[in-house]
Amino acid sequence: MRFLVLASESKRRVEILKMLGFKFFVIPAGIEERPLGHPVATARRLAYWKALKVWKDYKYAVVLGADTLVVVDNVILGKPKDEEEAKRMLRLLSGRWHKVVTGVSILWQGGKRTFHDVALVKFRKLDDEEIEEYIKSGEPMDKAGAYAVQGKGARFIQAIKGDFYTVMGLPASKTFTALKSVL
Ligand SMILES: Cc1cn([C@H]2C[C@H](O)[C@@H](COP(=O)(O)OP(=O)(O)OP(=O)(O)O)O2)c(=O)[nH]c1=O
Repeated sequence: MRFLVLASESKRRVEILKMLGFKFFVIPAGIEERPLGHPVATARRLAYWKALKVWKDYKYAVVLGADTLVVVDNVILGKPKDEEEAKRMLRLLSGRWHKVVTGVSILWQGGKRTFHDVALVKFRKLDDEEIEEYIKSGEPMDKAGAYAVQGKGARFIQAIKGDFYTVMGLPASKTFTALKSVL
């Protein structure tokens, strides 16, 4: 039985992986994130880099890295740098559908698997007052697209097509299947 390492500082990913019944260690990769062209390629590559950075120090482990980004009008929204950027992001998402892409990469001695999942999310129309109130809660600052579907951001969500957990940071069903075949 190989041991599993989650190369992520995201509490949401810890929660999802626990919920799926896995036992694991958490060792964040601390990778600097930046857009690398196409959203799917970016999410997959960042997930791979995160897993690789940690795997180099834990070569006997199975290491999982992931990256989540929000895409609207083909523009990638990562985590907002400040409150102004969070406001711009939420205004952009107001009243429309957007994509959430999560890339996942699993590395072990002798193999690797990288995959991604896309979910579609529809926001209701938001006014500036509620955007500001939400930003004041502090919740948007460490989330791609400046919202948390699993938190206070739920108040903005009209519909989701796809895996809810992909929006939260880790596609639950695809990750479960992939890890079961490796561990
Ligand atoms: C859209 C959305 C994102 N998020 C979170 C998931 C991710 O933690 C974060 C996107 O940033 P990521 O760069 O994917 O992850 P991270 O920096 O939190 O952790 P690490 O790089 O160490 O793995 O946004 C939510 O929690 N809810 C949401 O609805």
